[in-house]
Order: sequence, then structure tokens, then C-alpha cells
Amino acid sequence: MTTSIVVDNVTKSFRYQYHRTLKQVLTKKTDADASDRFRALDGVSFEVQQGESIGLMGLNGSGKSTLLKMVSGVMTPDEGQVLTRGRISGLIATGAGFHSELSGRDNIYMNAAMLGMTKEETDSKFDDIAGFADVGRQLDMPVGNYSSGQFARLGFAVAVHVDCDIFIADEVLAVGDRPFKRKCLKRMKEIRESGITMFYVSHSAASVKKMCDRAIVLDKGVVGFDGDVEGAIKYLHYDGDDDEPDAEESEVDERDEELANDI
Ligand SMILES: Nc1ncnc2c1ncn2[C@@H]1O[C@H](COP(=O)(O)OP(=O)(O)OP(=O)(O)O)[C@@H](O)[C@H]1O
Repeated sequence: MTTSIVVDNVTKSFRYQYHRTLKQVLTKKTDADASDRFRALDGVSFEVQQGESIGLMGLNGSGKSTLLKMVSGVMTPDEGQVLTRGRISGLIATGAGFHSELSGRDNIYMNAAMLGMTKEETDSKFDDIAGFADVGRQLDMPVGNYSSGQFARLGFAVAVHVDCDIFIADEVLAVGDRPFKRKCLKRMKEIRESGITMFYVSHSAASVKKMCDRAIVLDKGVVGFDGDVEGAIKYLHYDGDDDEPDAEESEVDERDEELANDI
């Protein structure tokens, strides 16, 4: 078996940012500065084998996106290291790397280049990418005028057409309408079945269950659980053991379940 991702004792701290009073700025309260940092990730370690499909779960603010940024190389750890093998593609933040003044068409070329595709490669895949994004005549409009869903469509369309070894998807289901979500999940299933390592962040237990064979739960910046998806869902109490969900919550869960079963 080939190792695809190694995350070795990774720590990342951020500073609490708040507006200071003029007095605080002028007196430069350095003692407060040191204690104003917190660890978004604290000694995180795990390994992923090529072809594994990992669900990355955890409550809001637990460090998932920060970890994905390290794996994709857009952020470096303060301590520890992250090693990856091969080309990485995926959608980390909606609209990241897009230029608002340029059209969707131009942004496809720019985004594809950033993900390592040559102009010839993009030329040959352009129709498929545009077809997947399916933003109609908006393709030739500046993306600054796109809706958040249209942004996501364009970004995801490029990402899924890159030949890669590791595919990263952060909250694909958070934006986009239902037909597009279904299309994304279907495409991700194909990616997974082709032996590409997949790292999938989601709060939806149903889609992680459908898509992944292992789940890592981040709990306030540390690995709280690493194992089978059922265990992760239990760890997070997403299995309904806790409080009774209200009617709206149940409806959302059912919609997720239905969507996951569609693919
Ligand atoms: N650039 C930054 N500067 C300061 N704090 C940050 C920065 N990026 C993230 N954080 C903080 O680090 C913590 C972890 O954030 P992160 O986005 O990784 O969480 P998450 O698990 O992806 O959350 P969610 O489920 O809400 O998307 C949060 O408290 C967040 O406010």
C-alpha cells in the first residue's frame, strides 16, 4: 500500500483578533498579545493510504478547514509537518482563486492553471467543465456578479476535471441547488471509485456514510476519533442519541439522507 498523506504532530495557532482601543495600541500591551493566541490545531497526527476516502468531521470551529488548508499546501503548520504524494485538486473555499473582474470562461483557465493544468489540457476539457458548471450565458460575465451557488459550480467544475491523486472537498453540500449537489456527489463517487484519495469535509452524517470508509473527528483542534464512520457519528452524537431533533432538523436530516441515497 502507498501512503498518500502524512500529518505528523501538526500544530497551528491563530491570534484572537479584536478591535483595540487607542490606549491599548499606544501602550502596546505585549503581555496580552502572547496569551491572545489559541491553537486551532494541536498535535494532529494521522496517515492516509492511497485510495482511502476519509470523512473529516467535527463541530464548527474544530479545525477542519485549517487542516485541509495544510493538506492542500495553502497554509503551513507552526509545528510538525504535512507530506502529500501526487497532484492535489479540490474545492477548499468557494470562489478561492477567482478573479471577480474576469469572466467565468477566463476564470476556468486561470483556476485550472492554478491546479496544475496546462492550457492544452484545459482546452480539451473546457466543454466538459463548462457543461458541468452549467451557468448558461453567465459564463461570459464577470464572476463578481455571480451568485454564491454559481461560484461554487464553477469552482467545483474545474476541480473535478483535474487529473489528481488526492481530491479535497470542503462542504460541497453547503451551497448549490439540489440537482447540482446530486451531480457533485455522483462525480465524487466516481472519483473515489477510481482509486483517488479523497478527503471530504461534511456535517452530513448520511453523505459521509455513503462516501467514506473512514472518518476523522476533530474536537477543539485535536483528533477526537479516528476510525469507522459509524463510530465517528456516535462520537459526535449525530446518531440522535442525545436530544430529540426538532421538526425542521429532522427534515434536513431526511433531505440529506435522501440525497445521499440518490447517488
Ligand atoms: N486566519 C485565521 N485567523 C484567526 N483565526 C482563525 C483563522 N482561520 C481559522 N481561525 C479560527 O480557527 C478555528 C478553526 O477554524 P476552522 O475554519 O478550521 O474550523 P472548521 O472546523 O472548519 O469550522 P466550520 O465547521 O465552522 O467550517 C476557529 O476558531 C476559527 O475562528
